[in-house]
Amino acid sequence: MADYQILNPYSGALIEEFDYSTREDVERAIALLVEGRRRQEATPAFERSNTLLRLAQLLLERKEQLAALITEETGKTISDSRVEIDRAYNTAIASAMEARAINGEALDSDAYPPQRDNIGVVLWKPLGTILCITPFNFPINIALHKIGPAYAAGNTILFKPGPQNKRSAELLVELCYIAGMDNSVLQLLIPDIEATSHAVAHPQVQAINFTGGTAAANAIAARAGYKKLLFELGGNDPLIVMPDGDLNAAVNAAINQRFATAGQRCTAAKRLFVHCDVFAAFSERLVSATERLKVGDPSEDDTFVGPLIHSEAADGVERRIHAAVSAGARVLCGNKRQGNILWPTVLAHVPDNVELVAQETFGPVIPLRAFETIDEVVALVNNSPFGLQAGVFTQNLTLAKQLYNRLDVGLLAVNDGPGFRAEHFPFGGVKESGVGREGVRYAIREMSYQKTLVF
Ligand SMILES: NC(=O)c1ccc[n+]([C@@H]2O[C@H](COP(=O)([O-])OP(=O)(O)OC[C@H]3O[C@@H](n4cnc5c(N)ncnc54)[C@H](O)[C@@H]3O)[C@@H](O)[C@H]2O)c1
Ligand SMILES: O=CCS(=O)(=O)O
Repeated sequence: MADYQILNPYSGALIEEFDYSTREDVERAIALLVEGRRRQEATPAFERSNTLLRLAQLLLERKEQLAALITEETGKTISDSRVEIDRAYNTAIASAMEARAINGEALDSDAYPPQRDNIGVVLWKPLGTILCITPFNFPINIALHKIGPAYAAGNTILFKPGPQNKRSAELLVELCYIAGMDNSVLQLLIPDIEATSHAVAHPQVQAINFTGGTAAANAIAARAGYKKLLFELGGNDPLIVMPDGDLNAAVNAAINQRFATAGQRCTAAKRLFVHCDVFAAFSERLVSATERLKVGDPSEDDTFVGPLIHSEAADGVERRIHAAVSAGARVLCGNKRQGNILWPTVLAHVPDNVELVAQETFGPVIPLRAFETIDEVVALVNNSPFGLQAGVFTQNLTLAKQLYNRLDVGLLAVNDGPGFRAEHFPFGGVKESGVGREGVRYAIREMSYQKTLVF
């Protein structure tokens, strides 16, 4: 039997089965990528930029094929998959633009005694070879957020996607080669965890650029030793609704940022905090909108909620919903399952200590929590090991600024949800949500080092 079977999360059909890359494959790939550094050194920034522009165009040309692969392997609805390719196009374009703008700075030595007459020129240089490890849920755009900036900076890349995403990863890498990346600059492998760990610890790998869960991040950090780590991890992101907030806009944000991708998004609106003055009105509108969503076959254009990635994921979310109900939560809608599909579910009066809200829940479920004061909601939001992004609906900018200063997150979106993301904005969190920043310009710096010339 093969090492891994790719099953369609909706139909359960076998898509492909394959054997993992071996430790020897890892050694061969890294040796090739070490050679590829000389090729990168000889490739000027404008050529790297033009390659990324060609890749962006290829992403658009192959959009339907890429989107269909994402839907087939992840169960993401075809409309969400198309949006992912549009986002990946922006990421590739931003990488191309930033490749031409990796500017350093010049320093004069006369800022401090003793009197000297030196000029310092500080430039950004590539770290070398980057191991890029990606999660299942955005197999193209998250990969682009690693490959694009790493390549723009002049690095070579060992790309390790999730095994479920083998086919979309193969097509992406094929497009990178067609665009102009050499196979000594970009290598795709899907080893098992042990062989991946061998790559993590490899002395010829200078940085690990990882997106995924905390458990894997801890294992990687334990093996990596003395090298750069860029971690984009989990989130338990809040959406806060104030009495002066636009309730319809807040409902739309909750729907789009919690039920799209079946809630399997790091920046999903996983906890909703609604001021008590508008709790009833908001809850009523949210339930009404939720019950109108089409649930089912992710390959149909009008489906809004498809399946979770596999049955174990659906089991876990279903178990947390049932545990919350047993602990006193009230089901306002949903709480229904068919195969790997969980109907979008809204719960009220969820106790603060149940796993559904105390931990990151990757599924289409909204726990509603009423609050009265700003101090109360700040304490509730910050009472989490995660701190990725937050959203607040209010017209009061003084309040928004207060929340920006008091919430332990990497970004606060005003009159939008925590799922806000622009590919060129800095992206990342605090606490267990990660280390470092993505977002193209910031990722380039994370995968580079500053080298100074003095004369
Ligand atoms: N912050 C972000 O940008 C972001 C984006 C998407 C997903 N995520 C997080 O990722 C998680 C869901 O994705 P997932 O289930 O694919 O995550 P995961 O951690 O199970 O796997 C992520 C990747 O790491 C690999 N991996 C797993 N264990 C490893 C180990 N010990 N050593 C090396 N590699 C290992 C997997 O094969 C996969 O390629 C959630 O926690 C979600 O919040 C974060
Ligand atoms: O899972 C989160 C990735 S993104 O959609 O916020 O970029």
